[in-house]
Amino acid sequence: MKQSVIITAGGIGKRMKSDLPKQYISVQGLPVLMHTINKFYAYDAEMQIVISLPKDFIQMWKDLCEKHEFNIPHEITEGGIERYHSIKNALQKVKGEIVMVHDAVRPLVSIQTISNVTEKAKSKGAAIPVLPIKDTLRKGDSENSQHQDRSEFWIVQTPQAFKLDLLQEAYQIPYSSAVTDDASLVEAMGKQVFLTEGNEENIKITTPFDLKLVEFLLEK
Ligand SMILES: Nc1ccn([C@@H]2O[C@H](COP(=O)(O)OP(=O)(O)OP(=O)(O)O)[C@@H](O)[C@H]2O)c(=O)n1
Ligand SMILES: C[C@](O)(CO)[C@H](O)COP(=O)(O)O
Repeated sequence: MKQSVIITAGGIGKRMKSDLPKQYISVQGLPVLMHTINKFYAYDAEMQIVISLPKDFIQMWKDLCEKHEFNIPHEITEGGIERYHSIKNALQKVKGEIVMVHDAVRPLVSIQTISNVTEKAKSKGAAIPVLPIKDTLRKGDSENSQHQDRSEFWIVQTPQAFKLDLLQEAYQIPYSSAVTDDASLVEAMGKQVFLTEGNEENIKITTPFDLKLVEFLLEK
């Protein structure tokens, strides 16, 4: 079954507070996005790879590919205002029967996690990697809060994998700020999303602290 991945890198990383979008920052000698692409190529060298990039940084990416002699085949699309719009643009290029959507800023995704979501999506249509919550949870504010049963919650990661027609249909739903991932769009259509095991190292680089963690973990 032909497979595709959208590696979405269309954001500018406001919370990172760096002039360079975080997916371009060099970690252990290579931009974060190249580490991420390498993971999917290692899983399946035949996979179609589509990346979205912020419009003003597309030329910089091409220059970096030359500099690093980065030759893994990939197609480039323009990022949009929100993650949703970047993925919707990229979806137009996708040809695989199974498509994964992955945050460019999760370079420590494991091959096992990629395999878990792929296999589940093939049989069930929609699969996402999750981890259990380790801390105690409370809901509310400083004046009024209640303890929550953490066993009812999961931390959601990417890549999220879908049959292509399902994701295409989901992206007909208009943008809403309440939608923070692809699975919630699929769910909004009344379709079930299945959970698979993610990997703990698969953190999303959001703040400078996350970047330090990733640097440390990639060193090993
Ligand atoms: N318009 C956007 C916004 C985000 N993303 C991508 O979605 C992933 C997860 O988003 P997030 O961590 O929120 O990235 P940013 O939007 O870049 O960061 P911030 O919210 O701090 O501005 C990243 O790989 C980011 O590049 C995207 O493709 N297009
Ligand atoms: C899709 C995602 O990575 C799942 O954890 C996450 O929701 C994206 O992050 P954002 O900060 O909401 O853009």
